[in-house]
Amino acid sequence: MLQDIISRQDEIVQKGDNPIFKDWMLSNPYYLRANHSVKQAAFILNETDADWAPVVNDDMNPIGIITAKLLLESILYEKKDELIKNCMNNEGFAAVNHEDSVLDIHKFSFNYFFVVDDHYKLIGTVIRNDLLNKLSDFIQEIDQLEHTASILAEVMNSAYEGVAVVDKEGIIVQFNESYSRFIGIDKEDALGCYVQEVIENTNLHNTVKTGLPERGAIQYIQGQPMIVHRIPLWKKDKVVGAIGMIVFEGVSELYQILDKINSDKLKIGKNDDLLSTGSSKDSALLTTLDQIIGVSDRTVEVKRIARKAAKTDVTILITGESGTGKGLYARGIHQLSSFSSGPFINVDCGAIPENLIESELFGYEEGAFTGAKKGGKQGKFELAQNGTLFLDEIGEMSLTMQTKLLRLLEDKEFERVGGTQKYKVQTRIIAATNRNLWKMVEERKFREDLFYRLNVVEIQIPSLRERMADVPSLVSNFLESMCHKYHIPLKEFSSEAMSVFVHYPWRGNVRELINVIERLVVLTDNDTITLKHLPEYMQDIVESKNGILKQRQAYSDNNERELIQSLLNESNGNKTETARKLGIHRTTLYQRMTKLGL
Ligand SMILES: Nc1ncnc2c1ncn2[C@@H]1O[C@H](COP(=O)(O)OP(=O)(O)OP(=O)(O)O)[C@@H](O)[C@H]1O
Repeated sequence: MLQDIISRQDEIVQKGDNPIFKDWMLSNPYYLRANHSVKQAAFILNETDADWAPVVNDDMNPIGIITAKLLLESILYEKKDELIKNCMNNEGFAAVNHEDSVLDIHKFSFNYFFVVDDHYKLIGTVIRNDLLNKLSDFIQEIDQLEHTASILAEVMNSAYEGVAVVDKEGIIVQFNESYSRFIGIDKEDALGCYVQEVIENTNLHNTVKTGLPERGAIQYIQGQPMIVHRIPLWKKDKVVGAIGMIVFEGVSELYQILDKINSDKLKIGKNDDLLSTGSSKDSALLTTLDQIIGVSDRTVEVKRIARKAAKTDVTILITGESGTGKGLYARGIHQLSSFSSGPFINVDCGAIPENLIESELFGYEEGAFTGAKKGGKQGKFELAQNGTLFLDEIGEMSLTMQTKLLRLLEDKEFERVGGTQKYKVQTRIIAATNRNLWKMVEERKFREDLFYRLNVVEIQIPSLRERMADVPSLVSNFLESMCHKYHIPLKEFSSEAMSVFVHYPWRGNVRELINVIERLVVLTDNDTITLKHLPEYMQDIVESKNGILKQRQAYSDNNERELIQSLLNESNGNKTETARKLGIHRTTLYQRMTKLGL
């Protein structure tokens, strides 16, 4: 084992995997003081079940070691009142600095290692056998990683697409055979070079600066247009590199694929008229979960749960702050479910006046009340038959209406207002709220039995603050779609502006982010959006000396009050307009205004 460590020490250190004592020690160890008596020491070892302990002086510096054997000898020779400092072993241990490499263990023949800080104070201990066991696991792990890395290198090399990976400085660290063949530069010559020196018209060096992914960009290499992806690689909240991929060698290859799709479509069109009816009617509005943008672990997990829930027909409750995408998830789930061939009907429970909601949901018969339409009217439940009914802002529903909804969910049937005919409910129900429904149950503002009925599966969408890794892909996507919408050439973000975006608190979540991007696209003349173009309240996020971005001032209630007030003034007190500009829902605006005393 030791031989193995000695022979591989340089190789392990080179990989940057240099374990230090601080990581592997037992911190806050039991210790004895030099002026403890043998009897006291025996008592302490017995109490702590230890068979040895380090001995320290008044400054916590290790000065010796006491073992159970030494104590036993002292007791046998009637020295139980002797001081420890007179019978300890002051040589049988090695004092090592907490930052020292454990790979240096072979330099010492001791069994006990006392770990000291920079002031030579004892902060931990570790024994040789434990160290050797951990080292053995560590070496096995490295071998495993090496094995995985060599498989990955193999996969990359056999990939048809050209793949290049750069580190955070834009230096090529991986480069596959396809790329090498295509640009005629040997892999060995490319590795270690700045990517701009090797790959013509590349933008990967900017991808690592801005953290903005680009999918399907066109890059000219040797006069030929290529379709490429450029994806930043994030670790924690820093870009550590980027991967570039040639997806199609030359646009002609893409045209061949497009031709194939078109001819396949034609064939289907001829053979299958069914496709042109029913479900395809709203194809432009179809939302699938794949269209929900986000690469963070949280988003991947939420999408996984949503996919799973979509496959069953249980009632789903989607919770999350305003603007997190609850509506989008509801549509995505509908598309994936067995109800997808039916309609998706959206009801904003907060927007319908209390006296109308019953007839809106259940419909009414002719003559049910004054002003009722001739022939009656279908309610949302009827309209949503065989499809999905999305009850948005369910927390805004009155207690009376909650009782009626509960009865419907329990009986699985309903009647129109003023009618007697029973209608069966064959609808998937998805409810959503940005309120804490459980708290409302406790405050008796929401029926507990209805809460359980709706909450068979809960999908909690985290706020954008809790999944900042999603920000760059959202920015890239909406930047492109806004530029497209306003018919202007594609703009880009400077790295400073992007950093502010990934550190800004986004109280209005994705909706706020989309609104800010739209305003920036419309109001910025330059091709690059930099720090100075961002709204002033966002510029409050500045870089501190140690390079960590922080808010100059907390996004205080005062700032928010001022912001809301000025937007209200701008829109002549129109709250719907103000909420839209803030990227928050109207009900959230009311809640914020009450809290801020506006
Ligand atoms: N992950 C995402 N990818 C793409 N677009 C998103 C994403 N999340 C939200 N959006 C967009 O953000 C906007 C707000 O989303 P949505 O209306 O679904 O939010 P919500 O949580 O239902 O808000 P509210 O509670 O205010 O009704 C929509 O334009 C939606 O398309």
